Amino acid sequence: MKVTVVGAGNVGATCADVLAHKEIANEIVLLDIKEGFAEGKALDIWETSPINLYDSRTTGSTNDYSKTADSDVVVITSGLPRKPGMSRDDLIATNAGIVKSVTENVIKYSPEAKIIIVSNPLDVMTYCAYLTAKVDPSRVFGMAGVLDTARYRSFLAMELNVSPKDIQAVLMGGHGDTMVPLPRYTTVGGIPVTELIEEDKLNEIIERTKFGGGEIVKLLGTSAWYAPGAAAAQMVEAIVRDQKRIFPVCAWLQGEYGMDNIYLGVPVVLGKNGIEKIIELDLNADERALLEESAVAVKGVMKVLDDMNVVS
Ligand SMILES: NC(=O)C1=CN([C@@H]2O[C@H](COP(=O)(O)OP(=O)(O)OC[C@H]3O[C@@H](n4cnc5c(N)ncnc54)[C@H](O)[C@@H]3O)[C@@H](O)[C@H]2O)C=CC1
Ligand SMILES: O=C([O-])CC(=O)C(=O)O
Repeated sequence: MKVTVVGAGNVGATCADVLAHKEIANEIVLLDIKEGFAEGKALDIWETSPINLYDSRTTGSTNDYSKTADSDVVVITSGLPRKPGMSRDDLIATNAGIVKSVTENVIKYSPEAKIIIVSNPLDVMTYCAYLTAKVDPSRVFGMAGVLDTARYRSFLAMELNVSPKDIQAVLMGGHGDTMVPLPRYTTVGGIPVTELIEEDKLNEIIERTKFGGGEIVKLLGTSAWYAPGAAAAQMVEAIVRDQKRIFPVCAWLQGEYGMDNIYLGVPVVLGKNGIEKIIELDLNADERALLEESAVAVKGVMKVLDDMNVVS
C-alpha cells in the first residue's frame, strides 16, 4: 500500500511518523513545497526504523508529484495553521488556493486515491478538494471528528480516572466551535456516561472539547499536531486495512439528516472504498437543533469559498 502525505509540517510529519511506526503502509511519501523539507523529515523518520523496529519506507519530495503516483490514500495537510486570536475560518483566503492546487496534482498522479483533508477550515477545505477533484464524494472526506472525539474521550478519561480505551463517543457537525458532542451516544465500558458524571461536569467537558483546538493554540502559539496527525493516520489505517471502522468523518451529505450539498461531520463506516456508509442517528429535537446550527455556520463559510471563485 502506498500513502502520500502532502505538507511535511507539524501535522503531516506526525501523520507520516505514525503511519510508518505502525506499519500502516509499506510506502509513505511525504511532499512539501519548501525545498528539502519533506526529504529531511522523511529521512529523520526513516532513521527511527532500526530503533522502533519497522520496515515501512518513508521518502520525501519537494513538490514532485510523480513520486506520489498511484497512491492508494493521500492525506492533505498543506496550508497555514492559525495563530492565537485567529479562527480556523480566517485561514480560508490562503488555504483554499493551496488545497486546490495540491488536489489537482494529487488527482493527476493518483486518480484512484482516497483523499483525506486535514487543512483548515476543515469542512470547507474538504468541499474545495471535492470541487477540484471531481470524483465521487465517497473518496474525498475530512478529518475532524476522530480528533474531536479523541479530545472529548481523553477529557472524560481524566475526569473519571478510567482508561480512554473504554470510552466510546460520537460527535457531529462542523469542525468549529459549533461542533456537537452527543452525551446520549457516549458510553464508558458500555455504561451511559450520564450515569457516571454530573450534568454540570459533563457540560464543562463538552465546552472544553468544542474549544479544544483553541486551547492548544493559546498554549503553543500554533495549532496541535500529535493528536491530529495520529487521528489522520487512524483513518488511513481503516482504509488500507479495510477495517470498516465507525468514525465521525466530514462527509458530503445528500439528503442524510435532511441536509443537501454540505460537508459535515457525521458517523460513517470507513473501509477500502472510503466512506462506505453514512450512519443516520435518530437525533432528538435538541441534538437536531445543534446540528442544524452547526450546518448553518459551515454553509456560511462554504459560501465564502464559492464567492472567492477559486474553484470553477
Ligand atoms: N482538521 C483538523 O482537525 C486539524 C487541521 N489542522 C490544519 O492542518 C494544516 C497544517 O497544520 P500544521 O502542520 O500545524 O502546519 P505547518 O505550518 O507546520 O505545516 C504546513 C506545511 O504545508 C506546507 N505547504 C504550504 N503550501 C504548500 C503547497 N502548496 N504544497 C505543499 N506543501 C505546502 C508548508 O511548507 C508547511 O510545511 C493547517 O491548516 C491547520 O489548521 C491542524 C490540526 C488539526
Ligand atoms: O485549532 C486549530 O486551528 C487546529 C485544529 O483544527 C484543531 O486542533 O482542532
